[in-house]
Amino acid sequence: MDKMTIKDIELKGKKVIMRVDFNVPMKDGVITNDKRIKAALPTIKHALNEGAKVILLSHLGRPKGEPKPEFSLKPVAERLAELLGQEVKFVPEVVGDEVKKAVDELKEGEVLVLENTRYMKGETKNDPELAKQWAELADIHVNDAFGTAHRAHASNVGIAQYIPSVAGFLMEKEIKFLSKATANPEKPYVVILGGAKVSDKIGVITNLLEVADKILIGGAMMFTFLKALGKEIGSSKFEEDKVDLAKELLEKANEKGVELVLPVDAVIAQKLEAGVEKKVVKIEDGIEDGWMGLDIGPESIELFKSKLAGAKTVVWNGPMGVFEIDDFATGTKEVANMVAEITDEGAITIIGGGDSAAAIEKFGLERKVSHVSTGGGASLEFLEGKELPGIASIASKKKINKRKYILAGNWKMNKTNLEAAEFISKLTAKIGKEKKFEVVIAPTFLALEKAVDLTASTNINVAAQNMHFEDKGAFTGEVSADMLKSLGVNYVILGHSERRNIFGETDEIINKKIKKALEKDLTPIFCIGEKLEEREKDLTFNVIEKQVKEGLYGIEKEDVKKIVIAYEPVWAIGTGKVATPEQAEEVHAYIRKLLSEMFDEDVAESVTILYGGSVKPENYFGLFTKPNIDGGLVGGASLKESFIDLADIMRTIIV
Ligand SMILES: Nc1ncnc2c1ncn2[C@@H]1O[C@H](COP(=O)(O)OP(=O)(O)O)[C@@H](O)[C@H]1O
Ligand SMILES: O=C(OP(=O)(O)O)[C@H](O)COP(=O)(O)O
Repeated sequence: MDKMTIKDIELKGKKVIMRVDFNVPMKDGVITNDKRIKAALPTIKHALNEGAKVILLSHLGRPKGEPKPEFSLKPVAERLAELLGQEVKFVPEVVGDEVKKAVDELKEGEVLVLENTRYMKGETKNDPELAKQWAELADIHVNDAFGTAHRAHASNVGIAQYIPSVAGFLMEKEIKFLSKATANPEKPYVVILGGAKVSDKIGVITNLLEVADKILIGGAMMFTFLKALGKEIGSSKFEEDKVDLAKELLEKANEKGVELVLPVDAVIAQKLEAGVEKKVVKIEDGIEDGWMGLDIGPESIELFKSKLAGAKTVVWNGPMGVFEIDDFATGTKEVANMVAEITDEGAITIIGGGDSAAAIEKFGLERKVSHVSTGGGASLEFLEGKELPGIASIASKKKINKRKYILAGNWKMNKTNLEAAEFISKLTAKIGKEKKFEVVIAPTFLALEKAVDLTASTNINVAAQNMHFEDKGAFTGEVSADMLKSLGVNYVILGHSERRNIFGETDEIINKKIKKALEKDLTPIFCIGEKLEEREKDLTFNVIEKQVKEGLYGIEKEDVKKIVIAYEPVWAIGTGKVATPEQAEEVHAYIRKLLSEMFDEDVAESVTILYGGSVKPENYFGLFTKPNIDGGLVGGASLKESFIDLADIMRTIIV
């Protein structure tokens, strides 16, 4: 899995806000099935054992943005305490002072449940203000709410704008198993669909026709298809407005060579009740009026079993009949047994959907299938091939790709030579052997020679903070590319906002410097970024476009690939204000798009783009996990031990 998980992060003493899906069925204030609470236990226990302070967020039902006692999470918190065997604190508030106080009082290894997130209107609207209030309670967000992953809400998605979000174990497991059915499933791949909600599931069929070898259809769903084939279905449940679609799907399956298998007989009755008269009829003989199909018949069971034999991947969503009534449960039970049998033979079998999970549980087969998903809607949307917002918002790991990842420290006018030497010794000891990314330090001109010397047998590179574009001559106070090169320096920072704004460097000057650096085989770290007033006037992209176009004017494609770009919003430099990961990613993606338009896709993909501006260990995780952010150009935090912490963060993120 390319997502960061709770295993990748240090939890000791950290405040962890964890989104779980405790949306459990309740009757008269009593939980009727605690499967979802149990499913979240491994993640909660892990965080507690590691010494985290755990704050749990969940919704329950649909209270529509206001407190309603029947949707309180209090009974859930009590059940959780029983299951964990430890005290679980509960605050009957979702945000606010009482919540803050409870969080402040929380000790390592303690757990606190907040009230139903859907008591707040902003939750389902993914309100950034609400997300921020939750984010401010914690250091890290753990998303273990797979059942909610198809919703873009404040507590699972919005919050990831402010603090890093990583997957919990349940989320990881769900993604792992469901991916087996979507990305290169082992064949033969058989899908079993049933249940009542044709309209909810029809999207999956369209998508599954692309990957599955066989689709077996039972449950009430079969009657919409049988109707489409012109069969007499009596009073069986079907969806009139989906008959045409069913016809289309039958044709499509035919074209694609996918076997769409329908039952050949059914168990019928006149009433949906236990103990009523029932009989088995062949589908080809039709079902008479007044009778309805409530289960698949014995021949269909055999047919389905034969189709399942030898399957390597099976996805099942929706029972074969009204399994809640024993008279009509045989089809579901027999198919469930067969699924268990082929699991034993090595097939990957995945059950999704609330009722299907309940059926599997009723027959005691939960542990005999590979995976019973905790998500109904979420697992279906996943199988449809959609990107779920609650998964997209979890930080991704980074793979080594064609561009370099870089951690660069711009020391500016700081550190005497002695201080520089001392600090470099620390750096070489701690991060001198870095392989996954490049480390670059940019001391003052005076310390360059020493820095090159001290880093000689390490993987740390040395950069100058500036240079002139001429080779030599009457340029008082300047240094040339050749001078830097002769010291063994191999990077040079050009066009930093302080040079642009304090020393009046123009795009034209910077362009000349970049060209000179390239000519002399020095890697330019080309800085760009908008000022606050430009951002406020919505001119960010215009400013960036001008800086990139003028800075790279007249440079050949192959040379552009060697340049490192650093996006440093001027309003975030030295101000303590940092762009949110989303703001930074948006600009980085824009720069890459610009490069592909100016040059080509290969150039866009090859150029390393760093983010700079109040980068610190606290905010770096969120920034560096963004796909277009290839590292940092760090100011203040590069002068201290925090630079080593930044390297540690990069090491955990790059796989
Ligand atoms: N032939 C049928 N006629 C009416 N209802 C059916 C029939 N077969 C199955 N059902 C009902 O379908 C319901 C489950 O449907 P659905 O919600 O689509 O499944 P899931 O929750 O697994 O996604 C069950 O309550 C079951 O009783
Ligand atoms: O129970 C859930 O969905 P599911 O019944 O489709 O698995 C989730 O908790 C999401 O709840 P929602 O459908 O009210 O957004």
